[in-house]
Amino acid sequence: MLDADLAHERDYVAGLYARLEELREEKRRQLAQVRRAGAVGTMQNVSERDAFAALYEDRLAQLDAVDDRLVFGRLDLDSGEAQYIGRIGLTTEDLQRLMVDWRAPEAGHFYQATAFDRQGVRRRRHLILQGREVKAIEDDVLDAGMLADNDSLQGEGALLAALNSKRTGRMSDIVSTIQSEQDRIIRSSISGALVVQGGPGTGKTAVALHRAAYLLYTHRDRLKTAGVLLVGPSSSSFMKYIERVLPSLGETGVVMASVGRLMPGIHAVPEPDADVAAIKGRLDMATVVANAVANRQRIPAEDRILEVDGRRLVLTPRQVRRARERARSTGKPHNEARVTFVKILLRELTEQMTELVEAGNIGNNADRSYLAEDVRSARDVRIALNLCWMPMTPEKLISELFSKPAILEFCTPTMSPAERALLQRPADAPWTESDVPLLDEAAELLGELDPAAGRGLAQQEHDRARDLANAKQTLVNMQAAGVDPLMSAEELAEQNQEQETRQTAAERATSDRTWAFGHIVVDEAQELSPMQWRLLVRRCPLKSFTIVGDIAQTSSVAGANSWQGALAPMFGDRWQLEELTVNYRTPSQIAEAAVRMANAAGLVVSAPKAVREGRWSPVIDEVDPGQVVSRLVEVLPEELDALDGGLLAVIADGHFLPEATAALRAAHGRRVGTGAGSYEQDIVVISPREAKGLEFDGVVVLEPSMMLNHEHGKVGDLYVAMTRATQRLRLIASEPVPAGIKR
Ligand SMILES: Nc1ncnc2c1ncn2[C@@H]1O[C@H](COP(=O)(O)OP(=O)(O)OP(=O)(O)O)[C@@H](O)[C@H]1O
Repeated sequence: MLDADLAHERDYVAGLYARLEELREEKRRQLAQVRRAGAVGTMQNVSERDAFAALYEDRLAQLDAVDDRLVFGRLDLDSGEAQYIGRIGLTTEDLQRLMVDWRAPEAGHFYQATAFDRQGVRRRRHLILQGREVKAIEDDVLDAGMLADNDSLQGEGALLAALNSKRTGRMSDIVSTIQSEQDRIIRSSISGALVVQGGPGTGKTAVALHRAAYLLYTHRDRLKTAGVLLVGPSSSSFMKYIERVLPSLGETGVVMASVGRLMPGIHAVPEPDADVAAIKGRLDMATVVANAVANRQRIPAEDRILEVDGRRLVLTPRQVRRARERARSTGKPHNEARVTFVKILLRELTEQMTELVEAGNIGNNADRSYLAEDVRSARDVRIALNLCWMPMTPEKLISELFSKPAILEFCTPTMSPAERALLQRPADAPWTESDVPLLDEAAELLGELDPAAGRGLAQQEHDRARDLANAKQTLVNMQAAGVDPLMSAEELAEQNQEQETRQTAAERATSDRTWAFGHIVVDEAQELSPMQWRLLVRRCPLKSFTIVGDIAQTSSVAGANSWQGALAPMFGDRWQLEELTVNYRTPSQIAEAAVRMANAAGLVVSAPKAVREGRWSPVIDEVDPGQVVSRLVEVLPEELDALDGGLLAVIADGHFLPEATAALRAAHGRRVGTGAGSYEQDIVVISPREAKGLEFDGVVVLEPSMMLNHEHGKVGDLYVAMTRATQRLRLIASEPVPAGIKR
């Protein structure tokens, strides 16, 4: 590397930061100006000021988020042009391009060009920055004849440096070292369902997050109004682990939710019983919920006498049956069809009432319209109609389904008594993750409790038009107040709408069950049950999905054994499979031991090629029964030493978690955390289930055979635990070490 080249790049990069600083300054100035101007004036002025302030604050936050390693690449093209690639696009004030956004089509060459397919690129240069400073540059010369072998791994030095760096407990972006097989997936078409299968550490999560950012950039028009939903596994550790990646790519508009949070207002806990989860995840639960709804549309066994103002009306089973048929034929959900049901019967009862009144007052033609109100408000009538067609909330329907044995039996004619016994529970039991799709199914079949409360499309359109008009008026007002907003009326209207929609997408994801997202990214998708898939497809009727996962890592009993099996009910054969084949996380010695173990236990795994060899082979401690935790405490200093400040996870079955946590806390105090821990904690004690998707510099697995035992988990649990390590793996066993781990 030439010093002159490095000096040149440092100069250029300093220029990029100077421009970033200028843009920030501009936003700060606009923000200050808006705040000053808004201090006086009407209520409307004040809320306009707030809208502007929020807009500028948001932009400022975006510019701040891309500060670290703003630029990472340069392409020298056949045309002689040098193109810098970074987290966002930057131009000079007079619109000369300084840096291309990594998601722009022309930046694709940075990730895809090879010596065999140069795509007009003569040289690809990686700029390795620490903070704002260029520490090194690394070149791939792609000119024919200058590079003999096919560099399927690009920027190897930069990649290895990234892979060997210490873990922080939070995932970071891979934007500077995306590999070509990953890039192809990130940039593939938005339409349809794309399944990304890959073994542990192949970058599935990383690819899913970068794809969300790419789609938002490329299809901003479509996605800014509809939004993108990112669904992750239930553990909060995982969401915490990935939460910084998208902001560092300049995206704040993605709604992130775990599967337990997909029903507004419900904060579900994990399902404690795997057998219950398996039943509730089955597709036939949709019929069970439909039966529960139908069960609320009842026909009385015999005539009912209803007293209204001292007169006796008769409600017959035949009348109710006919009204029910007509209400059902509207095709509306239960609560909405109830309006038709009630209307028909009230009319018939009112006719009866009128006849009775008239029979007693022959020849008297007085106005009888008050009778309809008398019938409607009569206590007997209200009770009778409710008994026949009870208005329902999803919560009440599902809660009664599982807490009232008679209802459960009626709704589950094909289930065995043992299955029913598993489903039964008290009415006040907390909602679990496997209830969420059932509640959603119920909400779909029940509809709005108060049909008038639903905001129709027409109303939403009206609101949007009104907001646009307001945005224009805002600009006029700002100018009149002496503030120069530095943007045109059109831009402002557009920006305000964008701001509004972004918030709305996020807000509505938690408050409106019927919100239809433009795209859904699902991580750890192998864990989803058929009922959870059903819910997700309802959230994106266009079926535009990115689905990432590893079938071999399934630990939920309700989860999938094959992509075909999991997806066929919802997507038919309209999905496309891509595979990631290189393991970027786990050193080869550890990855190979994990694969040998899985194969010996009869688990078919996709065994990706490990990109690097580690310093250590797995260390195995065989101890006497009862000595597992004491050995852990004993060897921990050695592990911490080897990792030299890195992050260490102790992965153990639930049985060992409390004991291991207590023993480690006694020795290492507040350095010991549970779950994903916090930034100050470099030792975490965690179950294999929670560890899914996460990674650590070092991993100690306690009693591996226990994770193989089906009572405690599937083979996948031990496979997941062993493949979390980026540097070092140790296993402490008092029972026989599962076959395959030792060579
Ligand atoms: N192109 C890349 N450049 C740098 N690091 C990468 C690249 N691809 C993946 N990685 C790193 O490899 C590790 C594993 O990635 P990730 O967690 O996305 O894998 P995964 O396939 O989701 O794994 P698992 O299924 O085991 O949870 C992460 O630290 C990620 O940053």
